[in-house]
Amino acid sequence: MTTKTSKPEHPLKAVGEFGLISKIQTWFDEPTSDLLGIGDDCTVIPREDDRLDLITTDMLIEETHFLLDKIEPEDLGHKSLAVNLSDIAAMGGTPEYAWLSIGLTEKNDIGWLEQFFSGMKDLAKQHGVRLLGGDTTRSQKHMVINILVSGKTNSPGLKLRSSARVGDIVFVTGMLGDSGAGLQLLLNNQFPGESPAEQKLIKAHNRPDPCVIQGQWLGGQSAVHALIDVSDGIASDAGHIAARSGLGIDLELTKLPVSNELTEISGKYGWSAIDLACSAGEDYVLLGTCSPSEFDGICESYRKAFPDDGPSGGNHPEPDLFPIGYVRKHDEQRPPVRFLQDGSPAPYGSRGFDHFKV
Ligand SMILES: Nc1ncnc2c1ncn2[C@@H]1O[C@H](COP(=O)(O)OP(=O)(O)O)[C@@H](O)[C@H]1O
Ligand SMILES: Cc1ncc(C[n+]2csc(CCOP(=O)(O)OP(=O)(O)O)c2C)c(N)n1
Ligand SMILES: [Mg+2]
Repeated sequence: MTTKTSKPEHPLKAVGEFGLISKIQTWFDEPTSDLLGIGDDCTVIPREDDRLDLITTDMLIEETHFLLDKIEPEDLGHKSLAVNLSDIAAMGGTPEYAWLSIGLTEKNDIGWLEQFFSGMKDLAKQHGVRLLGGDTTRSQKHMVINILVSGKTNSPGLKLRSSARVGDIVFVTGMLGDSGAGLQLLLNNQFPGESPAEQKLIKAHNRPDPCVIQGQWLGGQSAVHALIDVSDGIASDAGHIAARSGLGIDLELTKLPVSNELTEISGKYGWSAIDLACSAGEDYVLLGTCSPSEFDGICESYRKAFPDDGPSGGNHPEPDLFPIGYVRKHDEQRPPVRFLQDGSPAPYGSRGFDHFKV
C-alpha cells in the first residue's frame, strides 16, 4: 500500500486486541461459552416466550476511526449508527433502541452537530430505531462517539459465530475491499475523490450501509449456520467463526467479490486489491456459513428477496451471496484460516485489522 501512517509501537502489540479481550474475560472470570457473555457480535439475553434480547456497543474515535476533515458530518452520524446496526444484523436480529454517548471538541459546533444528527436520524428512521438516551461531555483533543444498540430475535433466528459446521460453504453478502481503498484515498488527501470510481470507494468507507434486512432474512434460513459482520477484514472475521466453532476455514482468493471500481483504482495506484479485500476491513457486509446442499436454493431465494440495491442503494450493487470458501475440520498443522489459489494453498498470509498491531 502506498500510504502507511507510522505510529509508535503500542505496548499491547504482543497481546493484541483479541488477546486483550480474552484477558478481560478471565479478569472478570466470565465463561467463554455462555450465550450471555463476551465473544459474539452481540450479547444475547433470553427473555420470556422465546424472545432473545440483543445488545451491542461500538466506539468511534477521531483519527482512529475517522478523519474529521475528510467525512461529511451526516456521513459520520450515519456510520456511527451503521457499525452498531451491523452487529445486530450479524445475529440475524432486528434493531430497536439506541443510546449515544459523545465527547465533543471545539471543532464540533452546533451547525456541524445538527448535520451529524440528521445523518444518524435518517438511518435510525429507516430501521425503526429510537434514540433513548446517552451522555454528553467535552473532549480536549479527539471527538469520541459511543453507541449502544439493543434489538431482538428468537432462538431459531439467532445466528452465532460458533454454529459453523464442517462442509459448510462460506459466503459474503457484498463486495470486499472498497472501504479499505476509500480509506487509502482519504489518507492520500483525495477527498471527496477525483472520479466517480474514487467517490464510490470513499462512500463505501465513510457511509457504509449495514445489512440489516439481509441479516434478518438470513436469520430466517435454517440452512444458514454461522454469521458475523466484516469489520476487521475477512482474514480476521472468518477466524472468529473458525475459533468459536472449533473448526478451520479455507478461503479461495480467486472467488473474493471485488468491485470494478476497486480493480480500476487499485490498478491506478498500484495497490493490491486482494490485500484490501482480505484485511482492510470496515466492509460491513455479512460473512456466513451455509449447508452446501442448500446453498444454491438459498442464493436463488436471496436474489428474489433483494432484486435491487436494497433500501438506501449504497455499496451493495449486485445483491447476491458470494461463495468464497469452505468450513473444514480444525487441524493443528494448518492455520485456522487458510487462503487458497485455484484450490491449492496460496503463498499468501493475511491478518485483519487489530487496534494494537497497526
Ligand atoms: N472492553 C471490553 N470489555 C468486555 N467485552 C468486550 C470488550 N471489548 C470487546 N468485548 C467483547 O468482545 C467481543 C468481540 O469484540 P469485537 O471484536 O469488538 O466485536 P465486534 O466486531 O462484533 O464489535 C464482543 O462480544 C464484545 O462485546
Ligand atoms: C483514520 C483511520 N485510520 C484507520 C482506519 C481503519 N480502521 C479503524 S478501526 C478499523 C476496524 C473496525 O473498527 P473496530 O473498532 O475494530 O470495530 P469492531 O470490530 O469492534 O466492530 C479499521 C479498519 C480508519 N477507519 N480511519
Ligand atoms: Mg466492537
